[in-house]
Amino acid sequence: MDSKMKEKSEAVLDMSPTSTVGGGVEDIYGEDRATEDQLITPWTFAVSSGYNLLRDPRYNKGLAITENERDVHYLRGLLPPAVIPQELQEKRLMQSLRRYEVPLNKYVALMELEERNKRLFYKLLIDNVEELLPIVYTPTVGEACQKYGSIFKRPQGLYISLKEKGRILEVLKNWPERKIQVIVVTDGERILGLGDLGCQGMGIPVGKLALYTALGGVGPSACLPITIDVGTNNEQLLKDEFYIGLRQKRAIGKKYYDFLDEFMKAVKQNYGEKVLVQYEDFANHNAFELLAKYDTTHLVFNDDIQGTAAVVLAGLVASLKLLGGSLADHTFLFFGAGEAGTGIAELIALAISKKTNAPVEEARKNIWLVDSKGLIVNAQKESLQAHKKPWAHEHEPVNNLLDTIKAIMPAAIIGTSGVGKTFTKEVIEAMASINKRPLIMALSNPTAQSECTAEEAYTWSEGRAVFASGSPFPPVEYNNKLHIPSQANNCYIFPGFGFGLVMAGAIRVHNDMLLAASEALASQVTEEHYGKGMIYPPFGNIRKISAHIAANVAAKGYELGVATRLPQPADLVKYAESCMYTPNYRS
Ligand SMILES: NC(=O)C1=CN([C@@H]2O[C@H](COP(=O)(O)OP(=O)(O)OC[C@H]3O[C@@H](n4cnc5c(N)ncnc54)[C@H](OP(=O)(O)O)[C@@H]3O)[C@@H](O)[C@H]2O)C=CC1
Ligand SMILES: CC(=O)C(=O)O
Ligand SMILES: [Mg+2]
Repeated sequence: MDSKMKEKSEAVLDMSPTSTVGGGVEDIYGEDRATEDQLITPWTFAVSSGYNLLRDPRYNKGLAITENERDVHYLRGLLPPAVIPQELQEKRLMQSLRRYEVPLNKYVALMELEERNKRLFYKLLIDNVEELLPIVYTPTVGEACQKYGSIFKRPQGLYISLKEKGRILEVLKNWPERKIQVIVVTDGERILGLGDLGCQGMGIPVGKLALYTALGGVGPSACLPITIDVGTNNEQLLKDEFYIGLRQKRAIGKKYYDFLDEFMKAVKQNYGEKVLVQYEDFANHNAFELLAKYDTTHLVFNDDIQGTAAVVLAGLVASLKLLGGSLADHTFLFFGAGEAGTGIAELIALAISKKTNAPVEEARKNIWLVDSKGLIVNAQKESLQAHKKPWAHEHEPVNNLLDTIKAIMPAAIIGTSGVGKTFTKEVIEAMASINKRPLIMALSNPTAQSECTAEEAYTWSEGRAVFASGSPFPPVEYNNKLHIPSQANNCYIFPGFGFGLVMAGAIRVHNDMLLAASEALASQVTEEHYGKGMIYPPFGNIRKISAHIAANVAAKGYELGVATRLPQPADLVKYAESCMYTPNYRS
């Protein structure tokens, strides 16, 4: 790294605004009110040493602590005499993880490691991403959320419940890290396809932020997982004596929005204009409204609507190599018209419109959506939720998927319903009878919610399907050919996307940045991948992929004038790589 690059990289690593005497942040852009009436944080920092150092996951290195460090940090006798390097610690831990047969036990072991030794946790995750992603993320994280109350010994992340109404800023100040760059927040109402898990949804922000660090390179101390607890409508949880959240029905309407407003204001006040707030797994009756309400005043991103859109668009563009034609030549059918379905549909229409210069309304005409009542058509328009209205096309009502496929003749079916096993044998056979290479995307998570399995898609289409799913499936051998399913999951996008925003000091998210991220991802699929039927690159290269995504997003931010970190680095990919967090031990 040349000295200029190093200088910039160090600047980025210290990206957040400086603290003021009152504990707030400097008002760099003249927009926040951070310096007014700040409370003084009620804790102080102490330098860890001795016994306490071994119990501080940020500094603990276990037996990798060197002889000299044992002397200077008063650790003699507190560790067995052997000194072993991080690589050997990693080998030993991977061996012991592999001995667990139940994925949830692996999850618990990994989370315990994260609480013990953060650097080692991230080293394991980065070096073994394909093996460990299904543990810290979908599908296992879904089960972890369902059992959250009973598996956790120490709370992770920040819980902000209605009990703290009027005091959210104070609660934010209790978090031990000041320089926060990315917040992932949920209210737990739509956790994967598992529904309302209330306060136990915390597993999702924790998991997503672990990926921000491992896949995207944002430092762990700059990440803040938050669960907003406004109650739950999950009767089972309300009756469960071990439930960890507020035991009341969800707040709705003004009470809900006032609370969320207090949260959004407190975040900006405490962390400034450039902290990214990623909304995750909110129910759609709030998700669209929150995004629309705050996207002009805050740096906000809804992963389920926008991240999913960018990742699926990338897969569709890549799949054209196998299907032939352009996006505008094909008809797409969505099974599920919520956040993911309409979010993806809108970005496809935008991409087609930009490519063909046709109005976006025109581009929408080849995109059809099905909801729980059947195909969305013009006759229902008045009664539809706002996010569905643009997709009400002229057609007679059709109330089952098979008949819809026969009527619409799509090139691709994209499952975003949260309902498993809905792409039946008849559905896949119908797709295979219409298309030489039917594109089947079963995006619902976790695995039990997947609209079909990889094996079903390949077998029922006689090996012709191009298949991708939200949760991972193993390769399938059919007719002596090995088919490698792709994983179409927003985790390809959000870590690099968020890192690009942070790197450029962006203050707003723009749709063109989503298109830029999507293009960067699609460009990473090679002929070798296509040869195996893949439409996404393997996760093994995810840090390189994230650097490209971050660079494209940052470049778009500079072009749009929403990037504040000046001057713009000459080589954004190299710059991104140079800024990424690495988990190797430090002295
Ligand atoms: N792979 C990935 O990266 C991602 C995957 N997902 C997954 O997608 C799924 C949906 O998420 P999201 O869009 O946020 O959820 P939403 O609740 O916003 O949307 C679900 C949609 O599915 C429809 N639906 C429900 N049941 C049926 C049915 N039996 N037949 C047809 N349609 C049905 C609903 O209809 P109605 O509107 O009538 O209620 C609604 O339109 C989840 O499982 C989630 O895990 C989400 C984000 C990213
Ligand atoms: C992947 C994801 O964000 C979801 O299933 O909600
Ligand atoms: Mg989600």
